[in-house]
Amino acid sequence: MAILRSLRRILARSGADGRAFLLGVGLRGLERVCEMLPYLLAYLWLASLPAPASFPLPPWLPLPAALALALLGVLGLQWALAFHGQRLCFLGSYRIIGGYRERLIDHVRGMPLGNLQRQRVGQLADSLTDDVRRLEGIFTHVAADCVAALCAALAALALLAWADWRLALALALPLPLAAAVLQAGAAAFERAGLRKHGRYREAAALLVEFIGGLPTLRLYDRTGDWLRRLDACFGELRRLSLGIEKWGGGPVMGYRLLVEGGVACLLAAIAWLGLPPASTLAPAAVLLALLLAYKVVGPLLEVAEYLVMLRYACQSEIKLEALWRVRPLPEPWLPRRPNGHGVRFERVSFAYAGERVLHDISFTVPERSLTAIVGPSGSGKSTLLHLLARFHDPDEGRICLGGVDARALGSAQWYGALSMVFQQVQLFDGSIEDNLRLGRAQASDAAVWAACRAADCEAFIRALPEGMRTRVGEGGLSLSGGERQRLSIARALLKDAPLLLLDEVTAAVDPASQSAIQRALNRLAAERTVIMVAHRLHTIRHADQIVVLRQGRIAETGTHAQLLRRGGLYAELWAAQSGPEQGA
Ligand SMILES: Nc1ncnc2c1ncn2[C@@H]1O[C@H](COP(=O)(O)OP(=O)(O)OP(=O)(O)O)[C@@H](O)[C@H]1O
Repeated sequence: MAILRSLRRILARSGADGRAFLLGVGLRGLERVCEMLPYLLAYLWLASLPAPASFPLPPWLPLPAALALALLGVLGLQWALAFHGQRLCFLGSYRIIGGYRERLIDHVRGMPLGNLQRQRVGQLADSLTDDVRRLEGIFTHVAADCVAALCAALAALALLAWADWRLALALALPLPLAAAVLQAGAAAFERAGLRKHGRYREAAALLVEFIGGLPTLRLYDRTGDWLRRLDACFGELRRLSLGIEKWGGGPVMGYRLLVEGGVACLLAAIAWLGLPPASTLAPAAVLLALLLAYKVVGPLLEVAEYLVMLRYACQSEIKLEALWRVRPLPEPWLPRRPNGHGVRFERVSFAYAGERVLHDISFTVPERSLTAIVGPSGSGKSTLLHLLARFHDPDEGRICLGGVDARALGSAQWYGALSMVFQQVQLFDGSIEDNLRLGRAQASDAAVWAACRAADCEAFIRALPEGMRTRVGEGGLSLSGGERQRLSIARALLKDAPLLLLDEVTAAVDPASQSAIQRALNRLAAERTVIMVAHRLHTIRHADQIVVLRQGRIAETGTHAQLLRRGGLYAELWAAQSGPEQGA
């Protein structure tokens, strides 16, 4: 059954010991079973009244005071079981969900960065918060309540069967059909629920993008279009929600009617078996049956409600399971050490979802040299850089640092050797200093300022009212594009890694910032192995090597002068950028 499968997976993923939780569930079940004890006592007492000799009652039971005491004892026992059961369920479930959440975040941390990039931030945040919270609900309440309710119903039925099996049979007659009806809607409910969740996540992500992009949308007067998109998305969500109610609510209604139909069967059986003159029913059994009918039907109706809740929660589990199934980057048992910091691509091929975008790429970047990757739009430049940053691993071939395959170095060593400055600068909502120290937390203040000077950002930081302590705002939004970019260069300088990846870092800033950034980059590039993607070819004229890509393949390699002499794709791109009069 899907629910049990989900529960088992959560337990296994959490790595926690589920025994406390299971014991808690057991105690909660016992507590509900104890609800039947007063009925048992009352039945024994009532049954003993007309013919005491025919019933082997304990001598103390007919005494009303002893009976009251026994009832008090039952209440006390119930209270103790409920208290400890609930406590263990809470403790156990927080352990399980705590472990699950911790491991999931760890897993997401180890996921290939390319996968993380593909997930919309809103969707991922929704999974890590709302979906996990729904799982928490299963363990803290729903699962234990569901099992306890089932125990209560079964105990009541067993007690009735002990008093008169024919009446128990009558009450239970429609139950198999009721269970089948409930189960029948489950698969359709699951499918409709997954569709709804998918749409919900899209709507959430769309909303996050809408809010984030509001300034641009307003500027271009496109908010109306987006509102219509959002409207359509939420309209679809409403439609799917109604579908869920149909698949969730319809079978549950049928189940309720059938379970309650058991009472009608019971009354019919009492009427039939109790017909004079050959009545075979004991009055105490009839009374017990009438009292217990509610104790069977009530909890079984509760069970249906809990099952619906469990199914909703399990859909969250299924979504999270998809996240779990993303394979993390493989880590070597014993990481090898690189022999220098030269880089080599050896017959590297890569595909996005089966669509190959890089074919058989091989080239060498000697240590402390600058290699530029150029080519027309869509030729695979960023993908190549992303493979270097291990956003993904190549499908074929290998990328080596200092003669060692990236996979054999392990991600800690690989990222330790790497600094990246991308066009999209990522700053966090902390102070400027916090953001710089991401590069090297232990750096001295003098080293931080030296990095800022080298990255041409000392002046603007000193001019800020709170200097280094100034908060940059979410995503660094309180700074200009050029300032953000220079901060990211200072961060890379502070890290002082031997291999540097640059992706079009001057593309999005004004000419004054461009020359400041270029100066900072030149300082950063000295003494390092640098691989950079460039659109504007005049920024890479002095590169030691230029690799030209066309449709995911290397079209040509060489220096600026060699490539111009060859008159191939690079010469065409250069001519297009320089204008006909400067082409050669
Ligand atoms: N995450 C992705 N999923 C699927 N396809 C992708 C993804 N990223 C890039 N592509 C495709 O891979 C090909 C190479 O893209 P890439 O961004 O590497 O080229 P590029 O040379 O950097 O382009 P540009 O100069 O326009 O930035 C393109 O066809 C692109 O559509």
